Amino acid sequence: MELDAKITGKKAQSESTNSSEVFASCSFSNLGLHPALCDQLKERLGFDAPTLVQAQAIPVVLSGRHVLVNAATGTGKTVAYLAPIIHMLQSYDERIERADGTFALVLVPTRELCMQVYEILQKLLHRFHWIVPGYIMGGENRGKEKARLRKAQSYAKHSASLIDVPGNPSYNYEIILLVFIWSVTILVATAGRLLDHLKNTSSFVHKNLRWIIFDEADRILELGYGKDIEEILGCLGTGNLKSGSKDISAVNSGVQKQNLLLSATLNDKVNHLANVSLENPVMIGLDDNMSGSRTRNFSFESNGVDIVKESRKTLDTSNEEYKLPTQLVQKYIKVPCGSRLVVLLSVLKHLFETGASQKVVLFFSTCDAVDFHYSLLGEFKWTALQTKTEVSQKFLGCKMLRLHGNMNQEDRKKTFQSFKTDKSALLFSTDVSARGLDFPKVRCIIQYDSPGEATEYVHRVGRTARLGEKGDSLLFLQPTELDYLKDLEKHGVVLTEYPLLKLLSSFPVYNMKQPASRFVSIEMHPLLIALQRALESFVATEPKISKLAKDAFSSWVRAYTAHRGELKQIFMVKKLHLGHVAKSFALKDQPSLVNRSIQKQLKKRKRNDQRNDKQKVKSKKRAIVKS
Ligand SMILES: Nc1ncnc2c1ncn2[C@@H]1O[C@H](COP(=O)(O)OP(=O)(O)OP(=O)(O)O)[C@@H](O)[C@H]1O
Repeated sequence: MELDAKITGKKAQSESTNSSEVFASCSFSNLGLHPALCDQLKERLGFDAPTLVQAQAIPVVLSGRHVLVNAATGTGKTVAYLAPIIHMLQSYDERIERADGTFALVLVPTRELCMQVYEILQKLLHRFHWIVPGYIMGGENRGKEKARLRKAQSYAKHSASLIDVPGNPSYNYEIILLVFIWSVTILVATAGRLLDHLKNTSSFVHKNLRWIIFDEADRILELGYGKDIEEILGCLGTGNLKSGSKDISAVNSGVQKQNLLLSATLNDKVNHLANVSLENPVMIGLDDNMSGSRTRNFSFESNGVDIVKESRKTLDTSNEEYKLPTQLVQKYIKVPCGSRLVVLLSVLKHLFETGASQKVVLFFSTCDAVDFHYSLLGEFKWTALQTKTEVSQKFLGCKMLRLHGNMNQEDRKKTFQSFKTDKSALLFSTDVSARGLDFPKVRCIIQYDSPGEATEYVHRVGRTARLGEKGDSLLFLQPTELDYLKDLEKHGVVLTEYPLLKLLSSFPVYNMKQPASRFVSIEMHPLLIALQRALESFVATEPKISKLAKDAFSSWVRAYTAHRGELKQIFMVKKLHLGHVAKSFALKDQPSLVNRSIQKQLKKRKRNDQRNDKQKVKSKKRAIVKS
């Protein structure tokens, strides 16, 4: 898809990057992987050759060193850690048995990523049936879990004695679940649920645990799981296991356990996690552009050591240049607050009507905003853009899906699976989709609500332009928020402006007296004015959508007040005109009830700020007195 090629008449940037910028010039077997595993990579996943990051990481992981990988989104980090671990597990002299417990633990920030990694594992382990994959995550539906567990029941019958049985008989199926989980060889888990189980049963067989992998390490920490991770590491202990042997007696033979940390972005919190979990790690991708933007001649004979950095004590991530796919076309669109909604609708209409099939992810800051926009666009009809027919049709005819953390697990799974296979669809989502998710052929990312931290910008746009494919991204900014572009520039992320007026003039508007190209101000554009009116009347007459609009309005303002640090100076609540914000939710007026709750929120925020300032002054005084 070409976001603005049809408007500007220009040819969009190259279709995709040169394959030598993405793939290494060696094979998986050159990297030392078992032939049967190389076959699985080809047959089950369709991978002919390793990507650059895989070529760099696999030999290092095979060498047994702790590793920190920092490579661009969509460069193949998942297989970079799964393949060498599977290789080592299948190479044990004695085959692994279920009673040996878990050898590798993969920690991920979201349920969807958990499922995704598990699905890849299943494919890779097809020929290694004795290596058992499993997953554990929050929100699982009991009925479904039971079905999954039935498979494990026969084993559980023999092993139930291993479990600490809580008094409650309704725990029976939980027991089976735990036996099942604790006897998988490679366990993929979200941190919270894993810790929950670790605390409530002492039967996790981790005597052989050798690998802990933190996928999207920085996000796990940002979500507030830092403490959980430390507790998990504490629960699991730090025993050592001899390389090449599954023999428990080999524990404490002096060979380190191996931990791996991976992300396209690193932050200061990762320093801490790296310090507590990695010993003398090899750093891959740091201080170097490994985004696939430069051709790198990887020679497998080098065993990777000439292209990786030896460990440093800490990482300076404050002004880190983030690695983005070079073929990604990044634009921003400057829109006054009151026109945001109508501009969004115009952009979407353009996207879905100019391309035969599109896959677009639309990011919002809150679950309420997702629900409102999803319902609105699912039902809103408008004839003004349909010159030939008087019959109202849906404004947007594409398939629509939504994904956020307040949905039940079943619906989340359905959306996730559907958007993976859909050829053309619009996904309304919160940041729950921003990390690690690999939806094939996503052509455009629209960030309607700004992402906050630059890291989140990078991960959101990383859902497109994966592995050398082309992709576009569009960031909505109000005129007062343009400084955010400078913040992104500090991290090497540069955006150009989207030609909005040209887009608007490309619409054939029925009954318009003057050509749209004569209007220089967006707010005065007749198409937008007419569309805004239609939206407001629609919302006013639909009580369900009106309620969603009010809820979305309140939580949007709350989210706006939650920007931290330097971003507070860019996304300033006091610069918001709440009447214009209401307009962007198709509300004719700013409802007083909503306003009151926001005023409360703003006052609370002010009080907190004042309290923090006072505390800062106090601690400064204390520091002066001490010195
Ligand atoms: N060697 C390979 N050959 C072909 N395709 C590959 C190869 N390795 C990975 N891929 C594909 O590339 C895509 C991106 O891989 P993956 O999700 O592992 O990237 P990532 O670096 O973990 O991205 P993110 O940072 O967004 O999590 C996936 O669709 C995957 O199937």
